[in-house]
Amino acid sequence: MITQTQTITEKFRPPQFYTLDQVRNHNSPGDLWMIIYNRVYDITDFAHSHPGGIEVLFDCGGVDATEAFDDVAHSDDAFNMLAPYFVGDLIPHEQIKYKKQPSHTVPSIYIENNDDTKPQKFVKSISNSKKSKSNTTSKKSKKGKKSSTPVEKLTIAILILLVIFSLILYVGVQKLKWTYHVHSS
Ligand code: HEM
Repeated sequence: MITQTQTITEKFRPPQFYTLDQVRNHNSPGDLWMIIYNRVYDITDFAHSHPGGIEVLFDCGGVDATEAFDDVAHSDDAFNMLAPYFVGDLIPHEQIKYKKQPSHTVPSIYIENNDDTKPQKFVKSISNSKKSKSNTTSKKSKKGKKSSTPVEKLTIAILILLVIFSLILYVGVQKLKWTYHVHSS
């Protein structure tokens, strides 16, 4: 898992490529890899907490699980969960040309874990996460400072005029009443 102490770096390390044969060797419960959209994931640590059960994952151990993954129409959350388990890409000449494009960003950058004995793991592209962060911020700020439409502005102006007019009318009537009262008494 990614810890707080790990730093995300924009420095790309040489990409790690695996062949289908290499991935195929990782097909046991204690060493479970799978390919999703030409990316290789070591999901050994995740398998036991998979909301869809562990069995379905064993069926895809060491193979391309893209179709199975897509068939379930996994949520965005499920795509996001893949990031920490990313270990590399399928070697280019063995990469599959999927008819369907991924519905979500797939992880593409390394996390520097300062420990060269462990495989470097990946998270979503830093540019993507920055972009999405700034997108969210700009969306939020846009939302916060949402300028009103001309119709809304007109409605507000009419309401204000109505309030002012009612006040003038009220004061006028009160004045008339007072004058009438003074004159009659
Ligand atoms: C390692 C990659 C995978 C991750 C991170 C993952 C994650 C998840 C998550 C988060 C859910 C809960 C529902 C959702 O948010 O979409 C889920 C449900 C499920 N997943 Fe996966 N999944 C993975 C791979 C697979 C694969 C390869 C299969 C193969 C069939 C599969 C089958 C299912 C099923 C059957 C459900 C239950 C759906 C339901 O009850 O509606 N998952 N998975």
